[in-house]
Amino acid sequence: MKVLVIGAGNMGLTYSEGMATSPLLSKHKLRIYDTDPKKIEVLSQQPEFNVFDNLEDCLPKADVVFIAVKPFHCEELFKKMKPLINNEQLFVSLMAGVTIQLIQDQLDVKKVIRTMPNLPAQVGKGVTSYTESKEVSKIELIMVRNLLDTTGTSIHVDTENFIDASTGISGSGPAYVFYFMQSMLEAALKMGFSEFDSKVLVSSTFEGAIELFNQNDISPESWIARVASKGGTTQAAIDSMEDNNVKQLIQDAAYSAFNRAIELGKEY
Ligand SMILES: NC(=O)C1=CN([C@@H]2O[C@H](COP(=O)(O)OP(=O)(O)OC[C@H]3O[C@@H](n4cnc5c(N)ncnc54)[C@H](O)[C@@H]3O)[C@@H](O)[C@H]2O)C=CC1
Ligand SMILES: O=C(O)[C@@H]1CCC=N1
Repeated sequence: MKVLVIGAGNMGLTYSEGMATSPLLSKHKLRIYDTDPKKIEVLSQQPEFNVFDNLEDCLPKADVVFIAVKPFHCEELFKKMKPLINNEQLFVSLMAGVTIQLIQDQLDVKKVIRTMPNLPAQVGKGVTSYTESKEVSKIELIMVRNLLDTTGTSIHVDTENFIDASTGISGSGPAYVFYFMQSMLEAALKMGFSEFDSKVLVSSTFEGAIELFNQNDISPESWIARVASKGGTTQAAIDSMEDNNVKQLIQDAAYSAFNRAIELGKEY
């Protein structure tokens, strides 16, 4: 199977690195196309990829085409792609907001899978939600799922609304976690710890808590109860967060990303 990835940035390159390990690509090297000459030069040194600086040489014969440019680049890209594609090809979008209908209309194609990946794919811990146009067959869907799973795990959703919703939870979500980490790091530094010690304290705390959560079927709320003693230190911190409505603010933030994904879909 010939797979082409358009856009070798954070997401495109991460998915390329994962997918290059897939047995589905044992016969043909993964193809990458980007417009940035510096990226082309660097990637051309990597033996696992076939790197292209023009669409004419890589797009017409690709079976599956991953689109991983920023949403605001898609219109310009679609114009260049249109004369070089056919209706047998399968298009997989990683772009936030951009709808299946828009891709079908602008490229004049039928088979489109829309996904929402996330950055932990870089360490094989990504989660990708995906949904498809009705013209995509079950076999094609399984094949793409196998490709997505080279970067972690994936979940199938029935509607694009869930793709926009997962943008608010998992797509943008790593940034919320980093925001929390940054806040804790800054607090540790203020308390007088060195940068090194602050990093150890914060990263070990996150890692340990996630491990506990993953290894047991216990809700975060119950875990909080196990850390917090009545009248103790944790309760003081949780009370402070509750008084400041932090839970609601985090939910509002997730909804802001969800709504922004819907808005993005209307901008193109
Ligand atoms: N960064 C993230 O955590 C996530 C990003 N996404 C989506 O992934 C997509 C890509 O985002 P990033 O990888 O972060 O962006 P990025 O800016 O790191 O990468 C985009 C790449 O596309 C290339 N490019 C731009 N115009 C092009 C064109 N016309 N033809 C070919 N290549 C072109 C750029 O040179 C660059 O290498 C976006 O649509 C974003 O919504 C989705 C989930 C998470
Ligand atoms: O911020 C963005 O628009 C992209 C989509 C999800 C994560 N990054």
